[in-house]
Amino acid sequence: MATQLPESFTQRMQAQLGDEFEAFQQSLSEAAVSSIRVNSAKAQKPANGIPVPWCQTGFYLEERPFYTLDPFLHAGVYYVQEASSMFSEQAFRQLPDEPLKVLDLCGAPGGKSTHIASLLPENSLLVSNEVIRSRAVILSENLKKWGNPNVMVTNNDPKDFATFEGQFDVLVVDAPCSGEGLFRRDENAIAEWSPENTQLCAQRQQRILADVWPALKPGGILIYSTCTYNPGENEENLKWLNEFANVENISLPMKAEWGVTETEAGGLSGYRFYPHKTKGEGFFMAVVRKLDGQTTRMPRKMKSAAFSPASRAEKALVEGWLTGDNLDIFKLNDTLFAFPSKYAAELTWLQKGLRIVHAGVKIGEQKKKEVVPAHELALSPILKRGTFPEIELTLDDAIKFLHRDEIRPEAKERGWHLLTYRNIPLGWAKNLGNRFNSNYPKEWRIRMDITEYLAEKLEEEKAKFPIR
Ligand SMILES: C[S@@+](CC[C@H](N)C(=O)[O-])C[C@H]1O[C@@H](n2cnc3c(N)ncnc32)[C@H](O)[C@@H]1O
Repeated sequence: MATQLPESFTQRMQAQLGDEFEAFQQSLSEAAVSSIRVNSAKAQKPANGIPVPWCQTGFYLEERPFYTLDPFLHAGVYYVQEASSMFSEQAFRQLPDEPLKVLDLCGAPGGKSTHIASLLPENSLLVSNEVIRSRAVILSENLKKWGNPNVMVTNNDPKDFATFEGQFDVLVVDAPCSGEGLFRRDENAIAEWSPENTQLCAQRQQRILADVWPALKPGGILIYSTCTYNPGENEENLKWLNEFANVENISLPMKAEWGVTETEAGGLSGYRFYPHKTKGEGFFMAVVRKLDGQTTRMPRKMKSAAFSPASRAEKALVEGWLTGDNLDIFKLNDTLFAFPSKYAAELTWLQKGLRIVHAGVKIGEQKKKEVVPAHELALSPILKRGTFPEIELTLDDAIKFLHRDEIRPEAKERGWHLLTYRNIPLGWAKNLGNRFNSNYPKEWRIRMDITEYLAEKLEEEKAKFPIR
């Protein structure tokens, strides 16, 4: 970090940290740590990763790989996530092992949501929301890559959830904040910082919490987090929450060697991550239980939804494509998608009040008597392997495919093939005999010029990929 820290930030941190300030300042001049979280439905641990102690699937990497050139990143095998923010796992580990309905309110780009999707007990539902439309699209892409069918992405303002009173067992608010914890990796965060802005952030966080609060069920859990050190956006907001609502503290088990700083405000515990004490960036988290409130009953009878259960004939078109119980097939226009049967009524209800970006896993698009398999099906563990012929690609061909260049792998059969790299699905291509047609989404393709990397240089990069 070369940029000068703002004077009033430095003064506040000196007052906040006392003797520790020098070590803190020193840590800001060190390089940020690289870390990933592995998708346990697709892979195990990385070759040289050092475990992140508070997250079973989190690993620090010794050097930062050229992620864009790693097919596994595009296949949702891992997510590049800052280590401190993986701490939300500790809150989920306190919850009973029973189905949960979770709302991740400030979801994009999807670090917490992909993590939650992996942590949820069976038969749970995750609604991942993002208010900014362009960011909701990125959130949806990352969750599609992660592959869980029990997830839906919405693009709504927090107050839009107030109608669904008492519907969620867990509410995650990873709030937009002044970003002081990002100063080490993002110089823009320093440029945009001002004391006035931290106050505006604190007010906005209170508004967000107040607007969405009715959606949390009495007895439900709020996980509140920011990536800032500023007490106004952290402990002061906990105090405000304690006055605004009837809540009870939930403290998390802690190990001294993690270096997490525990704080307290109005009887509520907070957990702070400072880079001079914990291996990661700045972060704050608190967990509380809501003690009272209302729950609206889901209407028994609802007018028909935009989607409908697939007919027997439509289901027959994708017979044998899916694995996993508890999923139903639905149809929206010409699209077939899989979604948990258990939450079909919720989906009908939620779509009446919310803008749904995607729900479940798209199976494919019906074209006359055929269904063209959807890209997200290739990336989801619900795809039954062996249904389609598979072609294992070399690293060069995998990268060309992800760049949407033409590839000509060997294939005996015509029709749709599942393309894999090291047995991990990357997408689909149709063998027409003299060429392959790819249906890799244009907007997801690798955009950089890859020519200089093909062959030798790519092999060199491969040595640094986290999962080999
Ligand atoms: C800290 S980021 C979330 C990061 C995300 N949870 C993750 O782990 O990848 C905060 C998000 O809140 C969104 N946001 C901004 N203003 C908001 C508002 N008024 N209400 C709700 N969300 C807002 C931002 O667009 C941003 O995506």
